[in-house]
Amino acid sequence: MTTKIAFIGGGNMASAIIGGLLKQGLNSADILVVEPFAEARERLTRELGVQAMEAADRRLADARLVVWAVKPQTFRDAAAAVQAHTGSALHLSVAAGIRSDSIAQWLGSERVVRCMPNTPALVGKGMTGLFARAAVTAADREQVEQVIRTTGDLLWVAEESQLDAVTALSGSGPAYVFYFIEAMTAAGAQMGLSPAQAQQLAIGTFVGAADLARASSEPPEVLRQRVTSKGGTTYAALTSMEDSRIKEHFIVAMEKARVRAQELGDEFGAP
Ligand SMILES: NC(=O)c1ccc[n+]([C@@H]2O[C@H](COP(=O)([O-])OP(=O)(O)OC[C@H]3O[C@@H](n4cnc5c(N)ncnc54)[C@H](O)[C@@H]3O)[C@@H](O)[C@H]2O)c1
Ligand code: PRO
Repeated sequence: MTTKIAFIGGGNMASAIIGGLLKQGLNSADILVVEPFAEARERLTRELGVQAMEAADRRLADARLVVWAVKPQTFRDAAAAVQAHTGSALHLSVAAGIRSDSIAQWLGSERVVRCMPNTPALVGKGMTGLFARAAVTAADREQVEQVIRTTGDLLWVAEESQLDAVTALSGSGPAYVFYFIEAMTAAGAQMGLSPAQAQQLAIGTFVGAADLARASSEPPEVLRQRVTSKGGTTYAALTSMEDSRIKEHFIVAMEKARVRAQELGDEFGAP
């Protein structure tokens, strides 16, 4: 059986994308994963039914697309071990920070797309930013889009540096949302709800507000104002947040994430 898509690294992100592909009807026999850890290989085979190999070999030559789903810190070593086996494949990296110049140099190929997915891809609600090098054709982009669309929505950016902003916003973003859910749950529990009740209310509120923001033609600012009665409860909470400069602190925090993405490229990219 010809292998069509190879994954280098079989962790969280690879599993999310593989799950999406299988749901859309791709045959599990068309997916091959290189994953050095036995436990992870067993999980991939048990839960997703895909072939997982300990190290790269010539079976990878059949892959038309190679998805790089290793940590930024291990990309260079993984590339050195895999590069000789990937033939003329198109390469798609999900690694934070590692720039396409480094990837092209390590793989000896200009057909490189970088992307930044996020973990809601696990439930088909991912948001992925993508950047293509100049040598990537329209057909290559289409191939990548077909894969990423199985995990949710996508957005192309024209400048590679914008991917660091995407990483800070939607890549890391689910963690910010979970952090707010944790805070709202803790507050609700302190105010007399059970933790389970508070969590149900917090999650339901995020899902509903996000759906409303997406469906509405009004900007979030207007939707916020509609919740905020003058002298009411929301006004009391938002005034407290403004007094604590929560929004400014949030923007500073996201800038730290963007800078860290840039640093990952400097630290773990090609010299
Ligand atoms: N988790 C997220 O929210 C998220 C979101 C967007 C992008 N990313 C990016 O995705 C990449 C993978 O992240 P993850 O969360 O899936 O990490 P993970 O640790 O779950 O998966 C990485 C996998 O790579 C394997 N691996 C290690 N060395 C290898 C090698 N030499 N060859 C092949 N495989 C090797 C590990 O055993 C592990 O299973 C990272 O570069 C990260 O920046 C993660
Ligand atoms: N997780 C990765 C990190 O924290 C990249 C975005 C989400 O580095």
